[in-house]
Amino acid sequence: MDMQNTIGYPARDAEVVELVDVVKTYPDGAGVRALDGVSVAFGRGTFSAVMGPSGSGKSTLLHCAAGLDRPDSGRVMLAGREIGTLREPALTKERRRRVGFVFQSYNLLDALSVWHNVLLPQRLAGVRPDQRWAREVIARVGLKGRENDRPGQLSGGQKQRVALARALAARPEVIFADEPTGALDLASGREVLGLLREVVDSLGTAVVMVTHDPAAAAWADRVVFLADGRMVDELADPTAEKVAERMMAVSAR
Ligand SMILES: Nc1ncnc2c1ncn2[C@@H]1O[C@H](COP(=O)(O)OP(=O)(O)OP(=O)(O)O)[C@@H](O)[C@H]1O
Repeated sequence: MDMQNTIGYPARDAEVVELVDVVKTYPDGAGVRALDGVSVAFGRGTFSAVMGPSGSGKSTLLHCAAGLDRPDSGRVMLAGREIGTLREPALTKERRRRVGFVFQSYNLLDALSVWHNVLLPQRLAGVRPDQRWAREVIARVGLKGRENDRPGQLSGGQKQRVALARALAARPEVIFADEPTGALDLASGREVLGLLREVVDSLGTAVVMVTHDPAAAAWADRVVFLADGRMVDELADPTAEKVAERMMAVSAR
């Protein structure tokens, strides 16, 4: 694949995350392979959903892809660089530079304002935050004017939008989202999914999202299905109906 366009930036369809034959077991996991030889790539500017029955390895895949966890074997490439074998602190540096996270439980600090939550990862990394960009991402997620609020004053959907602004503040190449709508009502969930879609389309950030919800997966460009630590199926241009059908087939295996 042509990895560069004519002006030297990585092409939009270049892979930003690539796993090759990744195996992961947990020390206390009774020898179960949480990932059993997974090869999958996620392109720049694409929105992917990861689905599969409970225990199929979705979170483990996300953790290995994001450099939060190390595979036993196989390779994990982030923006073309092997991170599976990278040692600290180089790994943390790569992750902070290139990766954003959104979790089901928001992971905001209640003692800090929206503004300080958004800037916190960069402050912890010792990077001077780009405050203009932080203001812009807060506006993009629809929270302009709420900068001084504490998370406790916000709804679940608003909290998740703060988490998204925080993920975007460092201009990551990829955002990993682990059930970002799992704790939200339907309308707030849709808003967050719409924002993730917009981030992909307007900023070219890749989004890799674990979800159990076929309607959420339908916002993605592609769905990959895991079962027993293996990638068993994938679906391009998903609809909620097609995703639900495939999930039934995967669960019946
Ligand atoms: N820290 C751990 N220690 C031991 N085993 C683990 C650990 N984390 C996950 N596992 C095991 O690895 C396998 C994959 O788990 P993982 O959490 O990745 O699946 P999942 O698809 O994300 O599940 P869920 O949908 O329930 O969140 C399961 O068998 C699980 O029990």
